Amino acid sequence: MSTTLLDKVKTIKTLNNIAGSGLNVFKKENFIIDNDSENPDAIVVRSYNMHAIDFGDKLKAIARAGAGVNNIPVEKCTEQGIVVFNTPGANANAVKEMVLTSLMASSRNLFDGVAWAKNLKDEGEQIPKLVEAGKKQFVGKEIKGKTLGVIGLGAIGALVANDALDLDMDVIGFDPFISVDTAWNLSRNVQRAMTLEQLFAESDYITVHVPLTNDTKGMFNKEAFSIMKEGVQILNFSRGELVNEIDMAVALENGEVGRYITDFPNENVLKMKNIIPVPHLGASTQESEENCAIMAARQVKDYLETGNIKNSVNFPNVYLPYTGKQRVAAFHKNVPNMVGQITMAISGYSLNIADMVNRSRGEYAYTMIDIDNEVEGDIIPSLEAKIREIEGIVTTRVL
Ligand SMILES: NC(=O)c1ccc[n+]([C@@H]2O[C@H](COP(=O)([O-])OP(=O)(O)OC[C@H]3O[C@@H](n4cnc5c(N)ncnc54)[C@H](O)[C@@H]3O)[C@@H](O)[C@H]2O)c1
Ligand SMILES: O=C(O)[C@H](O)COP(=O)(O)O
Repeated sequence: MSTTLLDKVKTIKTLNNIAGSGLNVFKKENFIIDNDSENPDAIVVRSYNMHAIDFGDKLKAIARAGAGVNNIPVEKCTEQGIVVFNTPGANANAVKEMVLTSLMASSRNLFDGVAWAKNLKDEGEQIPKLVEAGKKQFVGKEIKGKTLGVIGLGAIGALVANDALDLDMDVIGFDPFISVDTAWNLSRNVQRAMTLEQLFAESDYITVHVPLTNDTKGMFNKEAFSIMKEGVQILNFSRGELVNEIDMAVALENGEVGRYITDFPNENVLKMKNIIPVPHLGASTQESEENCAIMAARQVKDYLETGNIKNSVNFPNVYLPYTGKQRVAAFHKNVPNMVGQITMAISGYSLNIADMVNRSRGEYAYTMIDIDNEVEGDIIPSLEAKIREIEGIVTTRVL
């Protein structure tokens, strides 16, 4: 077998604490984990903010061990031919459990009550009496029969909606882009809100499970609060920037919003009244961290070794069974005759094509071509260079 990129050891860098079971996916003979590397082949990351960092020229993939990719400059990655992966659903159960825990604990004033009880520690024998006298300040509300509005019915939102029904809540959901898979898994007892305004107006509790995008940024603002029921409780385990902080502070102050439970505390949030700040714990369970790390690592390993792409947020998902023969993988502009030009370059080396796949996503496309005959090692750099000369090619590899 000729010398190929497969023979070269790939460097993986992690930018957050990634579960060991995930890193074990990278077998020692083919990969090294080097967190000091300035030029890794791939990066595995959680919430680390990557917007300001420089990428080395070898970087081929970034895997977000988790859902939200707003910490990654996805557009820049696409322009540079770097695949960005995430791990859909891998931490959804952890977040669902945290949302329902917080919903019930908040509704029963549990956080305040527990903090108050802890403060009685120096009161000696008086404690039981003080407890009985003081408990009236923490009288809560049961969630049974109340309406929960769920915005975003993806991996997390659908789980929350279904389980809230089992807790005897009425559930109303809003998601104009709901996937077919999620729709199949969603209980038919979840009512469909036709507009966001309808959900705002009908809910006693609102939980949001959408990605942070230009469209969703600031969706909780003074117009939204003015439609909601007085004293509504809002849970935000998605991203802090979905909420306009100035408007939220006012709404909490004047009682329009009764409580704001958020996984994203910051300086402004912590100064607000009736706030329940959670230190970004939504996905922080051993199970979820392992699920995410293993899924992220497998996707990166598969891409580096075979060119196949699963769960990318910027490249098309592409699969061609890997036979171990030489494979050309090219990421290019989605314009006419790219495949024709790539195959022409390959045939210029008297190589025969065995199989191929081409998938597009918006302005870009990804092509993989398997070659029937063995390619001499010294031809590979020249073939890669020839393909790179084609106008519209962003990156190419011969695997
Ligand atoms: N707190 C945490 O630790 C934690 C953990 C995981 C995810 N998250 C956050 O939660 C978000 C959702 O995660 P997920 O795994 O459910 O993602 P997902 O992609 O499975 O679901 C997101 C859903 O939002 C819907 N959506 C998009 N824009 C919308 C809009 N404008 N209005 C209504 N619905 C809209 C989509 O159609 C999709 O169904 C992530 O993007 C991330 O920001 C936080
Ligand atoms: O988007 C996500 O998956 C969550 O916000 C989890 O973030 P974490 O991996 O930093 O806990």
